[in-house]
Formats: sequence, C-alpha cells, structure tokens
Amino acid sequence: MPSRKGEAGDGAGPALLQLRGVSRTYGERQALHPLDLEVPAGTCTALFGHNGSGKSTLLRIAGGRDEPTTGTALFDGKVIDEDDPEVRARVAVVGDTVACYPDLSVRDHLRLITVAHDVADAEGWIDRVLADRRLGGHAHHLPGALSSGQLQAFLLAAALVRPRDLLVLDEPEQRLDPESRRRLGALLIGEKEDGVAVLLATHQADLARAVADRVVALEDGKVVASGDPATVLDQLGGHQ
Ligand SMILES: Nc1ncnc2c1ncn2[C@@H]1O[C@H](COP(=O)(O)OP(=O)(O)OP(=O)(O)O)[C@@H](O)[C@H]1O
Repeated sequence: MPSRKGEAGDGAGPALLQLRGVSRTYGERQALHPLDLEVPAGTCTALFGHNGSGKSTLLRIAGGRDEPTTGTALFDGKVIDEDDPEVRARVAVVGDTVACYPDLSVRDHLRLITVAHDVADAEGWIDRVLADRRLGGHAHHLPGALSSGQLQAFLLAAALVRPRDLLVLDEPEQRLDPESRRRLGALLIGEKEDGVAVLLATHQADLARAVADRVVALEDGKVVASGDPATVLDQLGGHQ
C-alpha cells in the first residue's frame, strides 16, 4: 500500500479509533443511543443491523463526516475533525457515493487522489489497484459508463490508492459479484496485516465471519450484541 504518513502503532497502546458515549440525534429521531466502540490498529470491527439501525450514522462519525450529538470520537487520541490534515491523511472512507467529475476518467480520478496524498510511484499503484479490483479494462471509462458493481469497485479503489491507517467502509459488498466479494474479503484481511484499523458495516454474515475480530449488532440505534463474530452472528441467527 502507499506509504503512510502516520504510524498505526503495534496495537498495544490505545485503540486507533475510540468512540466514547457517542450518540446522534436528528431532530426528534435518536439515530444512535450512547455507545462505546474501540477499533485497535490491525483489527476489524463489523457493524451488523437492519436498515435504519444506525450503522451509516456511526460510520459517518467515525470517518469525521459528522459530529456526535453527545460523547467523543477520537482518532489516535485526538477528537476527529474532517478538516484536520492528519485525519484527511490517515482516514480513508468508502461510502456509497464519490464526488465524481463527469468528464474525468476512472484513472484520472485516482490520479487526483494520489496527487492529493503525495503518493510515490502513483501510476504503479493505480495499475495494481485497478487490476486487483478487476477494473483494468475500465481505466479510461468515465464514471457514468460504469455498471453499478464496477462503480462500487471504483469507490473501493479510490480508498486504496492512498495511504490509510483507518479504513471505514459502508456495505462495501453491495453490488459486487461473487469473485469481487471474495477479493474484498482477502483485501480486508490484507489491510489488517498491514496494521490498518478497519470498521465496516455489512449485511453479509460470511464477510463478517471471514474478516472481523469483533461484530457489533445494532438495533434502533442501540448495541444489542457485541463480541466475537461466531458468537454474535449465531446469536443473531447469522442471516441478517
Ligand atoms: N440526515 C438525516 N436526517 C434525519 N434522519 C436521519 C438522517 N440520517 C439518518 N437518519 C435516520 O437515522 C436512522 C439510522 O439511519 P442509518 O442510515 O444510520 O441506518 P443504517 O443502519 O445505515 O441503514 P441501512 O442499512 O439502510 O444503510 C434512520 O431512522 C434514518 O432515517
């Protein structure tokens, strides 16, 4: 992966991501009740829950794209602020949209990201990430010409051509075919081996079993189960 600007540590110190008493209210709606969550470097936590259970809300806070109504969200010991250059440099977020320029190709988008993050040997990284995501034949296409699964792979590629110590992903398995899903699992295991802290929301129990060290189940914005994947997923019936 492109060299990181910060060091993730060896996992022995405080967790890279720490949420303490974090809640989020939208008007009258309590999307998240106060919760604590820690994701150490080199580990993966998977959020599980039905539509509307609060997963994306939690991910937005963890990625610095939203602020908690109460509580504190810390990245590497500092309050997460999207405008903090360190957060921008070290936290990569894979959401369900990307700010696309309709006239720029897939490769040009990825180039812009590598320039912003000062990545050495950018073209080499871009080629590798495109090939790994099975987008090699689409480098010169415009985003509007991608299928929904290819667009999902492109969103992932945008996070992978840049350095990162925390990777936040919102249902990255959506719209991927079986081979791309298999590669996604292998990718996330590789991220952990590289010392990256991974936080993802998923509806796919198999993915959580394969990559997560911890599963947190949410229901109506509350944590209803938390622990090792086998225990929590069995408790949930393993088929949410
Ligand atoms: N910007 C917003 N304004 C008002 N309510 C919101 C907003 N964002 C989310 N909500 C509400 O907060 C609750 C949690 O939504 P959230 O998107 O976090 O759920 P989710 O678990 O990610 O769902 P899904 O699996 O469908 O993506 C929902 O009831 C939703 O309607």
